[in-house]
Amino acid sequence: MNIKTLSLGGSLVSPDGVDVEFLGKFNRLIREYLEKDTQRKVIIVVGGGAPAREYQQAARTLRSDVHNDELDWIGIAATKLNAQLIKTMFYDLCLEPVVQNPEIDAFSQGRILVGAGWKPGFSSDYDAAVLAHRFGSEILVNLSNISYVYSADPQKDANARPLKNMTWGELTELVGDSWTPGSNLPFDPIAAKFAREHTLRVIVANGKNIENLESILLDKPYEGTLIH
Ligand SMILES: Nc1ncnc2c1ncn2[C@@H]1O[C@H](COP(=O)(O)OP(=O)(O)O)[C@@H](O)[C@H]1O
Ligand SMILES: O=c1ccn([C@@H]2O[C@H](COP(=O)(O)OP(=O)(O)O)[C@@H](O)[C@H]2O)c(=O)[nH]1
Repeated sequence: MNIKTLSLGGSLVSPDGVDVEFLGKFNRLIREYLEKDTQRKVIIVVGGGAPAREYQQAARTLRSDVHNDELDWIGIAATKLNAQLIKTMFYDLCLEPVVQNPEIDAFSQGRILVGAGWKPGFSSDYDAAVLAHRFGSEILVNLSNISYVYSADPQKDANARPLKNMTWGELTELVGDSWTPGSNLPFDPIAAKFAREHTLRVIVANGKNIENLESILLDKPYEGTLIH
């Protein structure tokens, strides 16, 4: 069995309303990839996107003393909504319920397993890392709206340089080692710690580049950052 795990950033599913055009392309690509070889399976863990941030921000405005765990539960609710949409899109290939606890769920039926958020303290990247480790994915593909991890946030710093290859130590220097609900980072620091401990390799790439995503799935040369 060849299982690939994708952490599908909420920024791709719901950047500002659902991106139906992107999801249509993603749907076709994953179906074509699975049709070509019956040994292939895909795990897709879905993030919260704009609804997670919008509702977390509303909670912060409504209650200045709101606790981080409460904000995280709001974010988790958004990941569940997005994940249910992805499961519905892959209804014939995804036969298990949406995974809400990556430690206890099995992947015995169907070709696609869809996961959502689990519990406070990290992002869906962490849940994807747990599933990748549990089901023996060699590589976790982290799909977001950026083509690489950069030397700084490319949306804030015009001089940010793309980094094509980095160690977990270098990533931690860049993103820190603590968790803030709703943070916008190329890879979650808590997930990075898990990935490092379990010697996972992660590719950060832009999910919108469908041809590039196909290259990654087929183990061909790709545009993106390899973290090891
Ligand atoms: N060093 C960095 N390299 C790349 N992106 C970064 C960096 N630091 C912060 N970011 C921000 O992280 C964002 C991606 O995270 P996020 O919005 O949570 O995406 P997703 O919903 O796809 O998980 C990028 O759009 C970028 O603005
Ligand atoms: O297991 C999880 C997954 C998500 N979240 C919360 O849900 C938000 C949205 O999830 P994520 O960051 O994965 O979404 P994305 O960045 O992909 O939009 C996070 O910021 C957390 O606040 C959480 O607490 N635990």
